[in-house]
Amino acid sequence: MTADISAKSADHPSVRIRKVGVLLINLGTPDGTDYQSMRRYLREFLMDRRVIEWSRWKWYPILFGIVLNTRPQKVGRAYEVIWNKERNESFLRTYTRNQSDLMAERLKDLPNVKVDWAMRYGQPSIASRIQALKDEGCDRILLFPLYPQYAAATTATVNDKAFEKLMAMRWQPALRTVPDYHDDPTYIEALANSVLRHLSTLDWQPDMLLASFHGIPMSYFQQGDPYYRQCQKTGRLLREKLGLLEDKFMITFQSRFGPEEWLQPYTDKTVEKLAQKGVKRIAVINPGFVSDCLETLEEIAEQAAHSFHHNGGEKFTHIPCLNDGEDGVNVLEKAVRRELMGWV
Ligand SMILES: C=CC1=C(C)c2cc3[nH]c(cc4nc(cc5[nH]c(cc1n2)c(C)c5CCC(=O)O)C(CCC(=O)O)=C4C)c(C)c3C=C
Ligand SMILES: [Fe+2]
Ligand SMILES: [Fe+2]
Repeated sequence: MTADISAKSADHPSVRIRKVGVLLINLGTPDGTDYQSMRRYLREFLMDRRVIEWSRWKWYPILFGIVLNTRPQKVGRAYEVIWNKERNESFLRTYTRNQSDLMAERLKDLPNVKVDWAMRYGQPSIASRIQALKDEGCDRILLFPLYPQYAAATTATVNDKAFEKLMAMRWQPALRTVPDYHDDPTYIEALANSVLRHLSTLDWQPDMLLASFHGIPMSYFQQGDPYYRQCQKTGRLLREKLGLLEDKFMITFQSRFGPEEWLQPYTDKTVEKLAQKGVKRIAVINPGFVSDCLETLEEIAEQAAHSFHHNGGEKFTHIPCLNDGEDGVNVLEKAVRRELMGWV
């Protein structure tokens, strides 16, 4: 049998100039706050084995029987409060797209580098953007899971999804992944600056600064996930950079989900207890989130603030994430330039 070598196969595009793709990836977000959009998003999210590690036999009846029937309404209402009405999308999407546009601007000195963005859950999908970069002529792609601290539930699942796409390609691009940057001096300095800048806009100063990270189940930590220790180190470096004593600073964990024990101390319980103990003024920063999202705007800036006041606290302030600000983009740019070495 002779192969028809003139046949044009979809897997054999002629590569024009060798380009390099940079793909910024964040967690994801629903397309809308309605029941169907919320359900689609939560379904994809909560079916991920890196997120919920329980046996499928145990988890699916709960997921499909209870969670996906009740949570979409509840979470949809919470998203409505924090929705970016101007663009009809969540701020997580707005900020991620802006970060990508700003990164493209910053990398103008590297004309063969293409910058794009994707979401682990929802749209634009990782697979579709890898394909788009490949179609544009990128035979090398730098994958950047935007999480400062590594967790299997976030970083690893992004990488898995990208390699899953490659599994279906005959002619794969070369892939590199950006590692965590939990102790990067540029990142720590950006966080410290964001605290100082924010506090300088207030006519009061906090008695306590909480650094609240998204939690993970304790069992994931016990199985070797480095996330907890990386959060502790980020927190300590931030405290040192700010010159704060240990009694003015706490590291806490938020967004518990399900009945298991999660990393402690819990943010919600801590906020309550501080207020009850007579602490009157607190500030909360979310160093683990590159962009403000439901977990920061609703869970902290709304719910935690409410609970603090309800329990006797007087002043509460939420320090915004680095988002698409100059300092934040500096952090991302530094990581990208470092990891592109040898490719450009
Ligand atoms: C067992 C469940 C979950 C684990 C483990 C988990 C880890 C984890 N998540 C983030 C970052 C984000 N999570 C967000 C929302 C969110 N997280 C879970 C569950 C787990 N997360 C759920 C079910 C949801 C959806 C909202 C809800 O139903 O409560 C978000 C916000 C997304 C948005 O659109 O605003 C982020 C960001 C990290 C960093 C992490 C582990 C380190
Ligand atoms: Fe989460
Ligand atoms: Fe939450």
